[in-house]
Amino acid sequence: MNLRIALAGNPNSGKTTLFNALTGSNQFVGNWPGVTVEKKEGKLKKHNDVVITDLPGIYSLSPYTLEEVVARNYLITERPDAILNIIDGTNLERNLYLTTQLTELGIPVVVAINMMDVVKKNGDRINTEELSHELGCKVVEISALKGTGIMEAAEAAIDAAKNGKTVPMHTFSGTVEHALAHIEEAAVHNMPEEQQRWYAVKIFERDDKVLEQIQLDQAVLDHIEADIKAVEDELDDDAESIITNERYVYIGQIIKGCYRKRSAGRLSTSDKIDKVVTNRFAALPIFAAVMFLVYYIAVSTVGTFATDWANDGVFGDGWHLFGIGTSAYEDAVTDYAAENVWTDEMISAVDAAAGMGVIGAEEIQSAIADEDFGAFDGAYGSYADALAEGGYDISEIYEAALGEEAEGVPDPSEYGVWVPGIPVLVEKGLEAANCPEWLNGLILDGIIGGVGAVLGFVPQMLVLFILLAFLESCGYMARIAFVLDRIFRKFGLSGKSFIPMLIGTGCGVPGIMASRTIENERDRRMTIMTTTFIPCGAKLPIIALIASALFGGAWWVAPSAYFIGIAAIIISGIMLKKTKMFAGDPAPFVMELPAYHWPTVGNVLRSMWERAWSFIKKAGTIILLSSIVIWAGSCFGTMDGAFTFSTEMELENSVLGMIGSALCWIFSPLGFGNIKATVATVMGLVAKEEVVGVFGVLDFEGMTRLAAYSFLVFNLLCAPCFAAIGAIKREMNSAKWTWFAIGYQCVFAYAISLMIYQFGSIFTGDLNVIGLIAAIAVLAGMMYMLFIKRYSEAKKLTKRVKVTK
Ligand SMILES: Nc1nc2c(ncn2[C@@H]2O[C@H](COP(=O)(O)OP(=O)(O)OP(=O)(O)O)[C@@H](O)[C@H]2O)c(=O)[nH]1
Ligand SMILES: [Mg+2]
Repeated sequence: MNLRIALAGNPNSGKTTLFNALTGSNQFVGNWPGVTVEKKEGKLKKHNDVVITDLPGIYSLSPYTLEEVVARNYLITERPDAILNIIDGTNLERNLYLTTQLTELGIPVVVAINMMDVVKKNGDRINTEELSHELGCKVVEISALKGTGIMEAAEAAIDAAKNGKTVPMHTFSGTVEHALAHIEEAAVHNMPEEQQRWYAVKIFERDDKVLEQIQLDQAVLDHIEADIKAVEDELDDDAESIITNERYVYIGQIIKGCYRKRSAGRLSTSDKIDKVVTNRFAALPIFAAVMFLVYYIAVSTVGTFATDWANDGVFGDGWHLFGIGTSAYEDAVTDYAAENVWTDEMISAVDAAAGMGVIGAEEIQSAIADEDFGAFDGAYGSYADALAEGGYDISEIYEAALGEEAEGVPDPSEYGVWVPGIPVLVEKGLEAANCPEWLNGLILDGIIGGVGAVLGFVPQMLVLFILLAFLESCGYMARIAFVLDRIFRKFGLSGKSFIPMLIGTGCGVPGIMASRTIENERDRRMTIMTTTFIPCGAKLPIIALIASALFGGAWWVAPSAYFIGIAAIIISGIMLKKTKMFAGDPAPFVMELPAYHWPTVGNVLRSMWERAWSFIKKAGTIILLSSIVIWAGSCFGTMDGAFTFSTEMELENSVLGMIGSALCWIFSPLGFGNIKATVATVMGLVAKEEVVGVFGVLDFEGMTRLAAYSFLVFNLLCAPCFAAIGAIKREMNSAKWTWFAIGYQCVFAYAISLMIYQFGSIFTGDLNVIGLIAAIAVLAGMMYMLFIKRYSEAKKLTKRVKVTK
């Protein structure tokens, strides 16, 4: 028979870290309370018959929030064979409160004092033997992070499950015990003996969930009520507080006997750091700078370098091994281009086109001026057609110098060891195998084009995920919840809404689930609706693609996406709070600030890999399938009046093109009413990476920068992917609310993009009067909601509670 061991303890005490170590799982760990919101099971290593359950953290067995209910229900209704109670050794007093309750459940308990590495470093001492004696259960010392003592702890729990019994050692004061005895006698005497005490205490506390569960007769209830009242009168307090107080008095006594603290009164390093990073004035600028750096490093520097290599090398023509020979080759190419490609004829055509304002001409012009062949080639690929349409055809010169017939073009393999890219290799293979043309197209354009375009962004994503994992596990992000609480609160939002956003930076699905830590139903709904405004990992490729293809990798594009996300949340928060649906005070924000600590390299890498791997898996499944569908959609269509298949199909005549052109009017006021952008946006509902996949398959077409930015913002803010919509549905638990959330997101995204494009057009000179009037109307509406409309019935809440260790 399987033994079931539950890991229970306060939030942020290290349960999930221990769970991962014991079972070899990869559950998310972060340095703030409320990371785990769902129970998770895993088999204990080397013990196939032992199942360990990781539970959300709880402070007591009286739950307030949804994830606490999950933990309590598991312990009470499923009754595991043993409880391994994880305690944060640096904060014994608060952690033992739950322990006193757990030992009353009648389930064997083993206490594992975690964070012993920190306790020892501080020079504090815990007498475990004495503690074990006082609590009536086995006590072991562990460090889940370092992995010390964890197997012993698990084995102690197995042992307890097999033949242990935990009898609570604590007795309340005489009058309370008297009442408890009465309750046991009157209400729960037919329950198993070891469970009676816990139920009696809960009935004494008038816990509505327990009273609902056991359904007592009115006569019995009245009798019990009289007993409770008598105690309350005698001790002059309400029943619940009496129990709580007596528990704390008891814990105080225990601690006196078995805990020696050395580091009293000193300001810890954590406090010193907090003085700076949570400083009233400096906190926000510091946060902005940190997030700016994170996105800048990931998208514009280290990450780009690797992504360029992946996109142009592995999924492109090829690359020089170890980069040896690259610069010599580039010099040779530049020399060659200066002589043969950038002829006077081409330069004057490009200059003339730029003078006429033809799209993309300026990009080509500046690439030539910089003598940057890579930039030139990219811009040529995107805009050559636009130039030709404007009457400045430069393709002849290009083809003559670089086409297949051209001679004397530098060969990269002469400058170093040249590793050909995957498409080149596959193409050769397909040619050798004499593949039919359609299969060629399917594999090269459909699969490698689509999936490769997405996978090429993995390096950037890895960099982003490493940086986020570091910030999350060292404890900085938990501070930001507080810092933002200061601002959020002014608008009736709680800092707690930040935690889901934080997780949503990886993926929106767990982000939406993290909203369970918010007690207040209205605030929770609002958080669910706005969490996906934060760019998730899958939106990163869209940001990176647009930043590099249209903005030449400009430094501000990627960070701006993150700040637009935050701004969207705040603006939505203010507007929604003013409606009847969401009015009301935000709940006071109580969260414990964990001490800073250095995360282990292993943990950071694991967290990064976990997120990246789910992305890669998605590329191999959903993205693969939809790339094939898109490729097929762009090859089937009408040609010469008949419906056929052809790899030469013009986009306008293809099935995809027809669908796109039927819908693209929707987006023309936003500046990107072309077929590709429309198809990309619609496919983004399947998975956000697909937006990039579509451009990979359909090849990037020239858009103005303004239109591209508007496109980017719309795709960042509009309805999330199907997976996230599913999560919204589960957490809202209502179809009506789900549709409302999706509708709101789309309308909001539309409004913002409309303003960006229409107001931007004033400066680029493509002003459209009707569009501008619409944008002004939207702006006026928003301004009214933001600044003029009053909060209905809600007052601003000024109370802010902060609990620190
Ligand atoms: N120094 C030290 N840190 C630890 C130890 N165990 C866990 N941590 C850190 O404590 C933080 C919280 O760990 P988690 O495992 O997420 O805690 P949890 O109990 O699952 O938290 P919730 O899911 O919020 O209830 C993380 O930053 C861990 O790296 C330990 O033994 N020593
Ligand atoms: Mg956890």
